Amino acid sequence: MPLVAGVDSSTQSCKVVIRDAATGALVRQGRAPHPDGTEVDPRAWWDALRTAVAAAGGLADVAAVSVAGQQHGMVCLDEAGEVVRPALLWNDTRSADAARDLIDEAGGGLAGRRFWAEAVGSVPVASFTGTKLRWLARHEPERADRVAAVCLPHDWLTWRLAGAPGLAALCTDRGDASGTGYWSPSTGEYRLDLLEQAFGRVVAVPTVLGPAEAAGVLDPATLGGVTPAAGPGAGSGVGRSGAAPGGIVLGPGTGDNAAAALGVGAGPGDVVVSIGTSGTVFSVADVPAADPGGAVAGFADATGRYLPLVCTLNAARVLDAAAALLRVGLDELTELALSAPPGADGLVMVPYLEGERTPDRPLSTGALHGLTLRTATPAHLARAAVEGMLCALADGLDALTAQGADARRVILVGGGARSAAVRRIAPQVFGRPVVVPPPGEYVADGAARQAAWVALGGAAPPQWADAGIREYDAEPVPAVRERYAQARDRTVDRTSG
Ligand SMILES: Nc1ncnc2c1ncn2[C@@H]1O[C@H](COP(=O)(O)OP(=O)(O)O)[C@@H](O)[C@H]1O
Ligand SMILES: O=C(CO)[C@@H](O)[C@H](O)COP(=O)(O)O
Repeated sequence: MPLVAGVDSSTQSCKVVIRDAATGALVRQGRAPHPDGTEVDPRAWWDALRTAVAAAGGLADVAAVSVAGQQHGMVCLDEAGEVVRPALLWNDTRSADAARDLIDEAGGGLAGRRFWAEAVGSVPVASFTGTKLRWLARHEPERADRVAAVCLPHDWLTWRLAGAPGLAALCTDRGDASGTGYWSPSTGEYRLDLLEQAFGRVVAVPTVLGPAEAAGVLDPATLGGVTPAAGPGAGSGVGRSGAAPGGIVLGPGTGDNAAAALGVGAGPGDVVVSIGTSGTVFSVADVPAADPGGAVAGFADATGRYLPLVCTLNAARVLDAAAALLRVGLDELTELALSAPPGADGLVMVPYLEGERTPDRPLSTGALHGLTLRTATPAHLARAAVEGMLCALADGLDALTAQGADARRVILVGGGARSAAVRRIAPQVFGRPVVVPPPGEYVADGAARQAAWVALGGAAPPQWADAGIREYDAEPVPAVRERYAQARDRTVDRTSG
C-alpha cells in the first residue's frame, strides 16, 4: 500500500508524519522548530519544512503529501512570486483598529457585525487576513503597492513544494479560505468586493480546491538534498516504492484546525478542544455558522462541511509562562497545579498574556486576582494558570453550544493536552468528561489522511483505525468558573511603551 505524508506547519514548529494510506499506521515522523514572534519570514517555515521532512526520512516513497498550517497568516507576494514582507500571523494584534474600521464601514455595532457574519461567516478580528491587508495598505503603502497576490501559510508551502510555478498556480482549500475574511463558506465564492474594501484594490488570490482535489505534483528539486529517504521503512527514490509513477501528488491542504478535525475523526456530538499556541474549540457541522456576536467563527472544514470555531490567543503558552515564572519545568508545574485545591482557594488568573481574541480584547493584559498570604504559593499560581486557561476555553465551549453545537463528547488535543494537570482539571472546568487520544500530531495526521483521500480517491477520506482514547472524568466544580467570571473583565490594557 502507498505511503502518504502530512505536514503541520503550526505556530511553534513544523511536524511531518508518514503514514500508510490504507490503514493509517504511523511509519515515521520528524519535526523542526519555527522562530518565535508574531511576524515571521515565510522562508523560515520553508527551511523548517525541509528539515522536518529530512528528519522524517524524506518523501521519496510517498504517493501524496498534504500541508496543513496555522490559519490566517498574511503572505504577500510580488509579481515575481517573491515574499513582500514577513508574514503577519494569526496572533499578531496590530490590525485590531483595522478590524474595528471594517465593522464600522459596514454600519458599525450589531449591524456591522451582522453584515460580516452573513457575508463571510465571521466578524472581523485582528487575526483575520483581510484586517492585516487593511493594516498593510494603511501603514506600509510602498510595500502594499508591490503586492500582486496574497495567500496563507499552507497555500504558500504547497506552492513551494510544487516548485513555485507562477502566481496563477496558487491554490488553497475551503477550510483555510474561510479564515481570510473575503471568502464565503455559505456560497463557496470569494468576496472580492470585501478584499477590495480591505486592501483598496483586488490582488490575485489562490484557487479554492475541493476537499480531495489535487493541487499539483511535488517538484522533487524543491526539497533538494533532503528528499532521499533515510529512515526505517523509507524507499529509495522518487517514482520507486509507493510513489505514484506520475510523481508525488500534492493535496489541497487546509487550516490546522480543519486538519485536526480530520485527524481525530471528529463526528456528530464531538467538540474538539485544542490547546496549542492558540486555544481552539470547534466541531464539524452540516450548516454554516454566522454569529454576529463574533465569538464563533463560521469556518469551513476539510470534508465539504463546516467548522464553527472559537479561538483564544492564550493557551499552552500560559502554562509555559507560569512554569518560567515559577522556574520549574512543565512536569513540575503539573505536580504543583494538582497539589492545590480546585479553585486555588480563590486565586484566579485571567490569561490574556498576548491580548485576547475571544473575547475581542486585543490590548488586554493578564491579571491575578485573589492574592492573599494563603494563595501566594507556587502551587496556587500553577493551579490558577491551568484553571484560567481552561475557563477561557470553557467560555468558548458555551459560545459554540449556544450556536447549536452538540457537545456530547469533548476531545482534548494539542501540546497542552500532554499535561496531566490539564487533562485532570479540564472535566472539572468544562463540567463534562473529556476524552484524550494518545499524545500525537493530530493536525499532521489530518493532513496525511487528506493526502490518502487524494491518493486513493473515493467520496470520503479513508477510515483509519481509532488510536484509542482515554476518558477523564471528575466532579464539575462550578465555583471555578463563577470566580473566573467575576475576574475576567477586570484587567488593564497594555501601554504603548
Ligand atoms: N507536558 C506538557 N505540559 C504542558 N504543555 C506542554 C507539554 N508538552 C508540550 N506542551 C506545550 O505545547 C505547546 C506546543 O503545542 P502545539 O500543539 O505543538 O502548538 P502549535 O500547534 O501552536 O505549534 C508548547 O507551548 C509546549 O510548551
Ligand atoms: O487562528 C487560529 C484559528 O482561527 C489558530 O488556531 C491558528 O490556526 C494557529 O494554530 P496553532 O498553531 O495554535 O495550532
